[in-house]
Amino acid sequence: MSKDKLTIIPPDKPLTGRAVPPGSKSITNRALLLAGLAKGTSRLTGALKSDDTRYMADALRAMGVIIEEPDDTSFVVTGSGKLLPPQVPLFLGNAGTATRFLTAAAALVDGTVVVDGDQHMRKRPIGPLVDALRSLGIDASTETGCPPVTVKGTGRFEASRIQIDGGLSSQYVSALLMMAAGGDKAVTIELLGEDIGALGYIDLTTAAMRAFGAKVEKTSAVTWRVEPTGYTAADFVVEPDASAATYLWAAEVLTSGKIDLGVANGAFTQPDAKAYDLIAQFPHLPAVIDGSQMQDAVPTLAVLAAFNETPVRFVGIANLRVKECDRIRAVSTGLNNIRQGLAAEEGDDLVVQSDPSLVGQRLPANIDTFADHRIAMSFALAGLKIAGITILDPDCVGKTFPAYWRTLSGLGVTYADEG
Ligand SMILES: O=C(O)C1=C[C@@H](OP(=O)(O)O)[C@@H](O)[C@H](O)C1
Ligand SMILES: C=C(OP(=O)(O)O)C(=O)O
Repeated sequence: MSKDKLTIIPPDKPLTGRAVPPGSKSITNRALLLAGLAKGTSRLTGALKSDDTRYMADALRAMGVIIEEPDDTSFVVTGSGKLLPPQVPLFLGNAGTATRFLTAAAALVDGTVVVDGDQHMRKRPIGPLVDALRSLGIDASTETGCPPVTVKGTGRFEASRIQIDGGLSSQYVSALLMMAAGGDKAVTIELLGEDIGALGYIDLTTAAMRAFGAKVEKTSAVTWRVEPTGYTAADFVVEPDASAATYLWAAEVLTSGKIDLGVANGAFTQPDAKAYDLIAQFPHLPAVIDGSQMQDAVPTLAVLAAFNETPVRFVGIANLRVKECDRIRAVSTGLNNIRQGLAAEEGDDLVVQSDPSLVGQRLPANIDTFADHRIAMSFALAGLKIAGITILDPDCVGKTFPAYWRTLSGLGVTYADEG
């Protein structure tokens, strides 16, 4: 689309039609890595093609994996069973999954791997994961606690227990689990510290590992045991992205429309699918929503909450501050930009003051997306009901949902000021 900004014209009728979300980012990036670690050819279908998955695929290519893309939703991945040291640093943009997963996988490479990202990624913490690698005797370092990370591996590691604090990101745990199957002996991975948010992402990881031949078992509430099986090439179907689905579910309830996502809400295995039951309660959302198990859906729910009949407090969302941007700050800034007093940060809680009378008003506001796809996509929802909502840097949706604006137009949304 390549526009600086996009103003949404509120549709004068309910949004209707078919809009299938793209493949899951989380599952695509797990499957790409596991296929890349396997020996042989794997076929991934229903996959996401977006910035985040392109970074992962290109990084694997730089480490000797052959990846073909026969169509818009498939990857054919041929691995040798070993990742090779890349000639240059791996640049992973702001893709948290690619960055964290490849940092751990780099420990299986015989040679040096530098994992780097853009200016946003360089502010996202990775220290606990680097410390966990170091505790295994792997030469891993970061100067700032954030990327770039340098890993000088020997191609193998021997450990029977890895401890990791997943408080800041569950991706550290997923990264170590996926790496662990490439070790020399069975490994137990143990969670330290407070409960991690979105445990459902760990289930996605272990499911993907099993699909590629790994033997992994949850042995207690905080431990997993991974056998040293390595991975086997597989044909793998990626399910649609549940976080992407939240925008469509919210657009449906906000406009009293009927959107066919082509997938039943109960069919998703991703954590954000839990948001469906909340969205379905609109305009009677609960007074308190614990976002810890559906973190990426929080911006969607928060913008929806602005049109709810009663205020909503979001709790359990502290680590939204270390996502693509500080999402607690970005959402409250955007809502207050639409109408002062619409949102407040209370510690790490976000309180949204509902105001159903916003519907039908003209309240011109430039929404700063902070280069964060979820801020762009969730504030587009406000533009369905309020005239004058302009999304800055709308192309940032390319991180996970490049067809987002086209998908909304297919449902009847139009835009102005596409300058
Ligand atoms: O494992 C994953 O695929 C993800 C885990 C979550 O991140 P954190 O574990 O960093 O909270 C989520 O926000 C992210 O979009 C995807
Ligand atoms: C937090 C997100 O992404 P990641 O951590 O994978 O960059 C997201 O997609 O909302």
